[in-house]
Amino acid sequence: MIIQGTLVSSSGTFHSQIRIEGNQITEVGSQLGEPDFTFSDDCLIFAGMGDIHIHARDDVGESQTYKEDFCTAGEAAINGGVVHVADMPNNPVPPITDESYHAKQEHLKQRNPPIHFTLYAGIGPGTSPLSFPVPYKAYMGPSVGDLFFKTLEQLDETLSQYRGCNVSFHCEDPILLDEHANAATHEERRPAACEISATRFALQMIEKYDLRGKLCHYSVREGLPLIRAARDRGLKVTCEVTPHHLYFDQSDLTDQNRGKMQMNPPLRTIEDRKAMLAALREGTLDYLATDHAPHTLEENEQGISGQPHLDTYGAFVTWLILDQKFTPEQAACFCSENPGEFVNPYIAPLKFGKIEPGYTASLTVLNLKRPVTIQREDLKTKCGWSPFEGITFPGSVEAVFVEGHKVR
Ligand SMILES: NC(=O)N[C@@H](CC(=O)O)C(=O)O
Repeated sequence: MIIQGTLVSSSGTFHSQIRIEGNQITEVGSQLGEPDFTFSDDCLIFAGMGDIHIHARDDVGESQTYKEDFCTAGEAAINGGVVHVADMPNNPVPPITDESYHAKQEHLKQRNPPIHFTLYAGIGPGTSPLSFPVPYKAYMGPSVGDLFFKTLEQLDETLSQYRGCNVSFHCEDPILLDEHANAATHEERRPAACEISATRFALQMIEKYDLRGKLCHYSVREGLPLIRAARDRGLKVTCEVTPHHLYFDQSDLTDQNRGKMQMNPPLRTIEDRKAMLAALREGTLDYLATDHAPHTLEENEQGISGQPHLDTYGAFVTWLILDQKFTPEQAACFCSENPGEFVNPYIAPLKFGKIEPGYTASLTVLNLKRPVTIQREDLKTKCGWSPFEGITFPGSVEAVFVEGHKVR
């Protein structure tokens, strides 16, 4: 198969052709032959985009599959131009041992979703590392599910077992969360101070145990200098940012939308939101990762936290490029290359992130001239709603190739 159009990588944008054989890219060049698919100058072809923070709600117990499952999450991902995802471990049956991780993996295989899922293993009080390499997730304090730490001392003690591992942190300090538990609003119950304190602690842990660290869904501006300073000291730490923390802030909250707009960490101030956009632009934040956290609308109204975001990933990226003036090259970095680099050590023979020979033939094609208004009936997520309903993004997903096949 030969695909022709405008290719984007972190180092530049150029008109070219891609040859695909089986599920691999085998050649990139200007005159490979008669193209099977040609994309106009309105479109940009990216290496398949990856969302490395999602909650597919599927495990061997299947007690939450009324919200989502591996297949519906995979369909929502394709709808949003996402070709691979990494799934979080806060399941009712959490993957925290070799056995429970293998069981979740086997369950995933049985489901046979339309894209690749990388599974995180959970770290909880007293757990120890699996006998094979996986990315880990540690919830510093309570969020959704039972996998979390009650004190930071307990986390420190547990992490001493995980020296050198790849650990992603949900940064909210459990003691400070406790202290604010009786405040009036969700934002006040989980203030910026919780995330800043947890950031300091996560960075200490990354240094102490020589971890490859990642800070999840980053949202507070005061934490950014801490992250930059840690990197300057040589710590291996990367950072995610979500669409909701880049697009919404506390000024968007109304009495009517509070349920839909509740997530952990919560929406912050407009200054925080602008600082996240700036930090993503300059590279302090490394991944656009959605924290796709589907619950039914009724559950959100009752006060559970989390928003669904997979269906709208690609359209949101066109907002960053056209409205917020990010360069396509920057988007290639935080949507394709960096997510690929994060999962590649665990997923051989697949290899995501670049349009180069030897990489998996998964591509995301965005049309920058065809706006889309997000409508409930176009969503594939099982929970059936989006915080972006009614919002028009300036571009949309034109086509998606997954492992050598055009799937959209
Ligand atoms: N972010 C959220 O608000 N919710 C997540 C849990 C989490 O990642 O904290 C969920 O699983 O629903």
